[in-house]
Amino acid sequence: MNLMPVDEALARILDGAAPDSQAEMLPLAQSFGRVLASDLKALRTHPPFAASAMDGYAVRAEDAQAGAVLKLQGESAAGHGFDGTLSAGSAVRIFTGAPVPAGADTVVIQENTERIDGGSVRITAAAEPGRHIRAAGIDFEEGKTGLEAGRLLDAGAITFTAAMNHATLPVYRQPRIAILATGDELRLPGETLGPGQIIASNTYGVGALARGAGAQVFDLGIAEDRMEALDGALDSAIAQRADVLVTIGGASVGDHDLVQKALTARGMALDFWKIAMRPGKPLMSGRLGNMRVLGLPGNPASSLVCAHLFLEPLITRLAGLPDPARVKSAVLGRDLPSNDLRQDYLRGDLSRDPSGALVASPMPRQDSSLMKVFADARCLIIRPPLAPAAKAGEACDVLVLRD
Ligand SMILES: Nc1nc2c(c(=O)[nH]1)N[C@H]1C(S)=C(S)[C@@H](COP(=O)(O)OP(=O)(O)OC[C@H]3O[C@@H](n4cnc5c(N)ncnc54)[C@H](O)[C@@H]3O)O[C@H]1N2
Ligand code: MOO
Repeated sequence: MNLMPVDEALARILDGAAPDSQAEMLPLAQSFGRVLASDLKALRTHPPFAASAMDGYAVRAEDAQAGAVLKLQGESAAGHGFDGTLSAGSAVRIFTGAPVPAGADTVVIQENTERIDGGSVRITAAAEPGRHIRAAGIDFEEGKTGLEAGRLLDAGAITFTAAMNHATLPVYRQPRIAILATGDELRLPGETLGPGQIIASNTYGVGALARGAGAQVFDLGIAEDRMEALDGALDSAIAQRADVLVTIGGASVGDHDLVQKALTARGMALDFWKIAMRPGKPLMSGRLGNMRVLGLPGNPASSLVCAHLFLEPLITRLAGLPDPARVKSAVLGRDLPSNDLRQDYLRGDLSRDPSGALVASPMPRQDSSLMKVFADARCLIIRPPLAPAAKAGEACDVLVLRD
């Protein structure tokens, strides 16, 4: 059978994926983790005045020679500037962030001064012009673009946005991801299990990954392996206006694997099904109206590997973020046999050798049902199709899960 290569499957899944052009306005305090939808111009200049960078004395540099005694003329504090003009032979007491008074062109830090009773100060070390003064506008200027569309609103960007005096800001709508677990054997965590039943664990990992990538997640619960149950769940996905419906399980060729059948009965245009990848062979992709559908295999490692490889980049694109560079170079910690036609993603441990190079050691057991192995893994070791046998120490590519 001719299976689709992983790269082609990814390109097809990402085809046309872009953020919704309709931005939403959000209060600044709620914007963390969101993505700016248009360029933001500064609504003010900062600093708005020449400001002192230190606590000390604002003086004229020509007066600030070591040993000079200057008369104290007043005080400039943050929020309460000195109104007058500094006179020759004088000093104004100044604090960090306060406006530098007119007439002053340098600040002597207080460690380089001695207070003299009667309202004077002695300079103990000379100060050159401009020292410890932040000129007006050195940070940013009113009317100039401060942040560009597509910027992730992290702590630095949010601080800057606030300083530019924006109380609300345009952000891209978060991608809406609906997750549906399928299978008669599945129960929710915390439930008492009957014979043959297991926990629907994959929803939680896939959901966490989707949230981490910037999505809003809707858990559609568990649908039994019946056409009516699956059909009802599709109604819920449509009602939630999901951008992407992620189904878990029922993707293979068994008699109870009905997900694709239920979707095509509702009009899904199948793009592809089955790829040259392990784990994750029965991955399915299609469109139901405007909704993208990503059918993940039920085995937990298959679900998670596919979510890392395909869902995460899809969400990143829909969220308006640049594609992350996720693959790193490492060396193998163990010998590996030659590979077959499927690109392999081996769960592996990560360490560093004495030279600091990353060492990726495949876990001894790679069955796609193993959740503890996945939780213990720190990376996925990528083995291209038909890779020849490899020795420990040879180079390999890894997708880092946790460092
Ligand atoms: N004759 C063939 N059989 C299988 C093939 C094949 O090519 N020919 N492919 C195998 C591969 S590879 C995979 S992967 C699985 C995928 O099967 P499904 O996507 O149909 O998944 P299920 O049969 O529904 O479940 C597989 C396994 O995973 C458990 N499961 C399902 N959903 C969840 C969930 N939400 N949380 C935790 N565990 C879940 C389920 O109980 C099964 O044990 O097919 C192979 N078979
Ligand atoms: O591809 Mo399956 O996902 O090998 O277990």
